[in-house]
Amino acid sequence: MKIFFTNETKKLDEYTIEHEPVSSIDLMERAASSVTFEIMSRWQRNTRIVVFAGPGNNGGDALAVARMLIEEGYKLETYLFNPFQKLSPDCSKNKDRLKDIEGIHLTEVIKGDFLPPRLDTQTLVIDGLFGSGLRTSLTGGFASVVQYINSSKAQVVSIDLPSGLFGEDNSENYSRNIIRATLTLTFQYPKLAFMLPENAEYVGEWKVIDIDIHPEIIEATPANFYYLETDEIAPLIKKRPKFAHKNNFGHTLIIAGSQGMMGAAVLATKAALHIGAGLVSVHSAQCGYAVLQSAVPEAMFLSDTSQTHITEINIQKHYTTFGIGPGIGRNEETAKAIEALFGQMRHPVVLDADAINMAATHPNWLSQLPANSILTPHIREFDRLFGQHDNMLERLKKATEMAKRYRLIIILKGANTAIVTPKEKVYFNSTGNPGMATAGSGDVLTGILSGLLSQGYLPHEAAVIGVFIHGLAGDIAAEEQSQEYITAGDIINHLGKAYKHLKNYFE
Ligand SMILES: NC(=O)C1=CN([C@@H]2O[C@H](COP(=O)(O)OP(=O)(O)OC[C@H]3O[C@@H](n4cnc5c(N)ncnc54)[C@H](OP(=O)(O)O)[C@@H]3O)[C@@H](O)[C@H]2O)[C@@H](O)CC1
Ligand SMILES: [K+]
Repeated sequence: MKIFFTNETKKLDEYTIEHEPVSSIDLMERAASSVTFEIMSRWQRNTRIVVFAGPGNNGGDALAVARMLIEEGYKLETYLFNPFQKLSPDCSKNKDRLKDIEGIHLTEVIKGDFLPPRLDTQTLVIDGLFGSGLRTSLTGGFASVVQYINSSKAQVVSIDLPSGLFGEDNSENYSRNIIRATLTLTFQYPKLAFMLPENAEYVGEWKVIDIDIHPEIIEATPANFYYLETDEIAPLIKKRPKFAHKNNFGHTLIIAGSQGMMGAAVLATKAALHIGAGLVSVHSAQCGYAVLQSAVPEAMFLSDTSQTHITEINIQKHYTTFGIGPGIGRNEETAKAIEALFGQMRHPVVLDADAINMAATHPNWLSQLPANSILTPHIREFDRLFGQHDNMLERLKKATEMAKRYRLIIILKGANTAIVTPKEKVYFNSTGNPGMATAGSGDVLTGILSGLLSQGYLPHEAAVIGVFIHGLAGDIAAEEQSQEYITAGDIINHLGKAYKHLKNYFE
């Protein structure tokens, strides 16, 4: 799903109005009825509802929702804020339509004469003050209203966006003057701001409401940001040919583990096998021999000359790809061993964990990796590599710049893991849950990505499929057990079900 910028909303809107065709007031009616439906499915008729509407079309939506809820038998109070005595035409029309119905409590606030209604835990606030047309951070009376709502214990449903929140960059915005929503019902596409952890406190839970924006304009409008969902990932999964041989699915070399960290090597190796690599070998310190051979008998073990850590990697045969980093530690000898490998890397590789930390202290590494290699830093590793950043938006900007400069795919791990490609596209993942913030989860991802590359998936495909299926396996595991219970091993154990889910999706 494309993530458009809010300044493109009008264009999408106008094209739909002209080419569907539909009148703008009817498009608003459609949007409002979907919002009403969603509210009715979650809150009962005896809920006390207070609607806050602004002067633009976001306010128009809110007034239309108010009318529809009253018609459905809900009781509500509505406040329309019109300090400049200027309403958008559709907002004005919806004010008239609302005035005409029975049982209406509509207060139009024009001057500073606003007597705030009681808002308690039993109250549902519908926030339609501002949406995609917000020009500047809220100030004055509007900021006071937002602060009043935020200081209450009421639940808040925001229409399109929490009022006061910009769709994209909020780094200069005033935290106090942004609505903190329980639920945000957003039109047609999620906003970039929703993907960023720094905005989670405003957005709350969010859901996209489809208002049938014309498919031609969605197709024709380019986007740099995407939200990955099953219908985009499922078609990428290849069908295995009937006469396939294990060599068709490549040979992955996992370079992982050191004394006390052999679990990381086990997890990455297992994941590479379970995601479908034809052959998997693992190079590790001698102390890993017994552990790996018994934990993953399907893999071949290549022993280092050192007992405790990796010091030299002799490549004797052709490997389709390398997965480098889980549990290798930061020994300089290990760094040298990896450096010596660069000349032998023919295809994209995966770099994770301590291999990323080493890249931070060996700045020439990035330019030596094969084009389209995949880096999988979490936030701290990313900052070690590319410098401190204040927020996720800054990180994404830097990741985009670096992915382009070094021709790498950067997977920035977090709640909505972002996959950043050299072509400056950013894909946000929709699967995964907080239960996956657990030891070894990243090692599993490294194994998955290496195993996908090994099977001949293009690097950007491997990246999006890998991140998505890793999260999906974690979601299925959490569903069956619970988030707290999940370990990295459970993610591996649910990869099969995750595959099945994707393969059966179109059946
Ligand atoms: N295409 C779609 O998907 C559809 C979109 N729809 C809905 O339309 C919404 C967008 O509507 P919108 O463009 O009228 O903008 P909105 O957010 O209501 O604000 C504009 C008003 O606020 C004012 N204003 C701005 N900043 C301010 C500030 N800091 N402090 C004070 N005032 C400020 C601004 O004043 P002006 O700039 O005119 O002086 C104007 O009066 C969108 O979010 C969605 O809910 C649906 O109906 C269905 C189809
Ligand atoms: K809003």
